[in-house]
Amino acid sequence: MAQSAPLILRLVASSITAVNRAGKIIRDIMSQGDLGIVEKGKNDLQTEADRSAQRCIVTSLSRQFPSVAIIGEEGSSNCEVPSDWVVTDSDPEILQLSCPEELLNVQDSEVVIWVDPLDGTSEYTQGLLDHVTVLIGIAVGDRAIAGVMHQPYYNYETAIGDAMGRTLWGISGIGAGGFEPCLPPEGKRIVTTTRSHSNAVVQAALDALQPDEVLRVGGAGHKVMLLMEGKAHAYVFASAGCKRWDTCAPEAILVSVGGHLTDLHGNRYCYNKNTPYQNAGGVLATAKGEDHGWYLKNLPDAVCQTLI
Ligand SMILES: Nc1ncnc2c1ncn2[C@@H]1O[C@H](COP(=O)(O)O)[C@@H](O)[C@H]1OP(=O)(O)O
Ligand SMILES: [Mg+2]
Ligand SMILES: [Mg+2]
Ligand SMILES: [Mg+2]
Repeated sequence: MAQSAPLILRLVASSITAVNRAGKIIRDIMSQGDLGIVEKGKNDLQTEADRSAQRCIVTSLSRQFPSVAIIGEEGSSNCEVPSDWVVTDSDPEILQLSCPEELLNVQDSEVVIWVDPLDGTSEYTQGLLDHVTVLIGIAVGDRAIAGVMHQPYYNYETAIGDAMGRTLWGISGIGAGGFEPCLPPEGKRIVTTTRSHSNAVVQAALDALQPDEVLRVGGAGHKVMLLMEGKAHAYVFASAGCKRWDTCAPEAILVSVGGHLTDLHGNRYCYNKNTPYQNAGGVLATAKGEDHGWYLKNLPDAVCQTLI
């Protein structure tokens, strides 16, 4: 690894190889057929793929960045990690990028890495495989500064073997890669939301926005991807169900292409290591060019009051 590259670029470059390895683990476990499902809570599943992908990512990154804080959805485990799950190489193109002045001197102690090893677990267990993403968000201080999002089943109908999947990245002040950002259609309002965690409040928020179309799909990563690829204008989730690892990477990538992600009161989430994990104010994300304030203004007070 080029030790001379700035820390933020080394973190993104190593996260790209880690998510790619984790994506292969997720596909292998699905094709072996034993998902090892555990119920963590109400409507909240964990599979062997969640556990294994987290061990792959956390071990790979902590070997390379032993002084950087890493917070993963699936907690810590003392199990031994197979040696071929540990990847310590880096994406060479990221290391060549020119780093903005304000990110040149970021120190290990300022960084938190938020890991969602498998976002869209409910959909994974139901075979809706293109909803699944692997998320690594990199925060500096309070802010989500960089993100890597891997979609292990991208192109799964046509791709052969390891050619399956794709990896998107974004870095504040640099931009994004791995996909072609696209604006959603004008003169329409397409809103994306949960398909597996809905309730009356989630629905009331949607109704108030009078969308032309609602896309109910799984995963926070997948929904933010729809905004960046011009398939939806807004992602609205009036629930405290998402956690910081669900939004850190998607927020960083979305912001790097001109979009916004806040809670339903319009506040950005903090991502430092002492912050609560729960996104208690819900999630409102909008595509580049959308008036984020319009959505905030039109969400009913009664809905927002249910969220801190
Ligand atoms: N009530 C909940 N309990 C646990 N996780 C939730 C809940 N609501 C949302 N999430 C997490 O946020 C993601 C986005 O929500 P949704 O898919 O419902 O739109 C989910 O895939 C899940 O992440 P994960 O799959 O990583 O556990
Ligand atoms: Mg989960
Ligand atoms: Mg998640
Ligand atoms: Mg998860």
